[in-house]
Amino acid sequence: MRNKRLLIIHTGGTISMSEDENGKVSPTPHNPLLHNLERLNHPAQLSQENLFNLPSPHINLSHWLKIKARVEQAINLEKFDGVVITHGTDTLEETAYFLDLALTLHVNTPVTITGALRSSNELGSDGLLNLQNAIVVALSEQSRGRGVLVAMNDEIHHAKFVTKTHTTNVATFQTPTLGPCGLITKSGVLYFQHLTEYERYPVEHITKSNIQLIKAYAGMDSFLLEQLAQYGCDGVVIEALGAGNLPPSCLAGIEALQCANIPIVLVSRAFNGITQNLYDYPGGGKQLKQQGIIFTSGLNGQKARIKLLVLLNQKQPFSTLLDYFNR
Ligand SMILES: NC(=O)C[C@H](N)C(=O)O
Repeated sequence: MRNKRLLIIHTGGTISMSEDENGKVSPTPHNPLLHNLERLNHPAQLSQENLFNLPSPHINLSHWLKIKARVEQAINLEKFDGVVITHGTDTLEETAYFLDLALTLHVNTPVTITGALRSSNELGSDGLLNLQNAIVVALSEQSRGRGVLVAMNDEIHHAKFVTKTHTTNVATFQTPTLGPCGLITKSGVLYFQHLTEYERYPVEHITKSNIQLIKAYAGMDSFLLEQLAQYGCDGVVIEALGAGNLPPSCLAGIEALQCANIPIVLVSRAFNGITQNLYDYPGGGKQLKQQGIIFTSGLNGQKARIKLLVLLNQKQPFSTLLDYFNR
């Protein structure tokens, strides 16, 4: 049997950076990862390329579309058996989830994404180990059909729920409420969770991309919401309080957005748990839901923003977004 062919697409981030003598970390003209692959232990035939060399706070929608196109070409046309993407960790979860929703793949070929918290020449650098993790996951037959997977620190997480939880700790990537969906062990991968549904909404062109993300706080007023209603945007995601409640002082802003036909998606600013329409008081979840605000189950704000982006840019627009946010 031939060895599996994997493509590694580098996009930048700390995993491709180096530290200087003053302790400052920055991108290097030559990606240090490119020359280190022989140190890894795997049975695959590897190809690699630098698509970008960007810190992940520089990554935006146009980069997501380029990564998506490259992955689709690699899998659908060049018939790679798996794709590994290296990426900065700050926005890794967003790139992962965009790809998870929007990739058009003809087969269930694994796509994994990884990064590092310590640059290539730092003591305890985690980049090579994480790359090895991502390769092992991409090579596993068990990874097929699970959507885009984040492999780091010997854990596997679904793109949908994983989030960066610590600024610098190597164990930063976690899946709140559920935990990882699998582990990477010395003898291979071990999965113990499946999503109930793997969603895919292929996107070709993005025309509606002005989707704003706002965090609620005690005493929040209507200022920002009214500004958005007045100037116009394609959608608003609000990180609400607790199980999905808002201060009554911002309800005029909600009404203004609804009068302007701007869809509003509600997530919780709480780290764990899901939003629920529990409370029946002004600004309480029950009343917000009755007013037509879309509640999500378990997505954080930045992920809900991506889901709204992808759903609003389908060829056939959905008459009701709500059904898709319940998945
Ligand atoms: N650890 C990292 O990769 C953080 C870096 N600022 C980035 O996202 O590019």
